[in-house]
Amino acid sequence: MHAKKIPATIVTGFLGSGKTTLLRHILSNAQGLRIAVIVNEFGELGIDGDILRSCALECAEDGGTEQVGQLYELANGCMCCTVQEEFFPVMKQLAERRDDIDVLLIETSGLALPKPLVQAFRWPEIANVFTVDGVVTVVDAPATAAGQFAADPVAVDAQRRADDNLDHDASLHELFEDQLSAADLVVVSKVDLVDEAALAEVEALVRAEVPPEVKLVRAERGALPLSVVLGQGKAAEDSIEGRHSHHDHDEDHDHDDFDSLDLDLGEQDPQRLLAALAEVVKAHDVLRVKGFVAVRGKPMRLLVQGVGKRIDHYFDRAWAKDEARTTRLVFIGRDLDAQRLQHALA
Ligand SMILES: Nc1nc2c(ncn2[C@@H]2O[C@H](COP(=O)(O)OP(=O)(O)OP(=O)(O)O)[C@@H](O)[C@H]2O)c(=O)[nH]1
Repeated sequence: MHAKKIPATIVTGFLGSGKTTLLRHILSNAQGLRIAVIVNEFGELGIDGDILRSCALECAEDGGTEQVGQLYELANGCMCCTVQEEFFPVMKQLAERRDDIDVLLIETSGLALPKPLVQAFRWPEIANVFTVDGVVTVVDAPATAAGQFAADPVAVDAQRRADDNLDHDASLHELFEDQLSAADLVVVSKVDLVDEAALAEVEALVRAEVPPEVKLVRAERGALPLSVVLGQGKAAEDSIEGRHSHHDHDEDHDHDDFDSLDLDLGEQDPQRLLAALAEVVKAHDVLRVKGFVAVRGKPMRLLVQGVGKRIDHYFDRAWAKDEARTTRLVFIGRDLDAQRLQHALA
């Protein structure tokens, strides 16, 4: 007989807002908790899974978790639309391993609506084993301050819009509202990239979307105490129904506006590739780019992370012996033309 249900924390938030970074922080500070992880990506390449797996290997040695065997990736789609086909079978597998799991962490894709996922926890097979401890919504402070999710684009400061080369439309605003409508905790991320005035503006925007009992916390690189993120004890599946959401009457969540493109670019000169990428994200409606670069003559692989116009890169680890040394990048955006992108980066 199992007395206690396993608490599940659902981490949601727009593309590139900092969900994986938050998960990494939790896994690195797991204090012996056995954490199972489900990651879902809109794109075809399982990059987050790879990052978290590397993290788990590093972390296991110094107080982190050893959940390498308990990482489930649902790539190529959006979990909220494939609850039955994708999410449910994984949950059944996890239920069978319930004695090995203390906590379940779920990272949704950046385009997901969290509500259908929370509702799935009412299905008896899941409800017997798991409960939703809380929904954590990560809000990208610089993108929000720059007006990416503004209801009224005209109201967004014109200079900021030009600086950030941001796109504004109703669908991004709706997604922002929907992801916040499910929140039990809001993490305002990347606070190192904005000043206090912008941060206060972002918090006011968030406050307008969430009830007063929902806590807002600020984070840099996901560095939050475990006790803030986990153990909320909300049983969120019981309360989600009453919450306002734009999709309440329209659970058909349409991703047709967004494309995901996976490019294989062989070995690369990193300076040239990064320069070309900077041009590409300016000239195309790219919301997110990420992937690994095989640098000619280097044993380490270069990790590239782009959010809007901002592109970060660093060497994360050596290529493994059995890995194909090639550059693979996934682009998420709108009206993406594979040929044009490939040509621009060739
Ligand atoms: N400067 C700064 N960068 C951050 C912070 N948090 C995350 N980032 C960077 O933002 C980029 C996106 O972060 P991720 O954690 O991968 O975002 P995500 O929400 O998991 O992205 P998707 O899964 O693609 O939706 C990465 O380059 C991170 O290193 C932060 O607090 N400060």
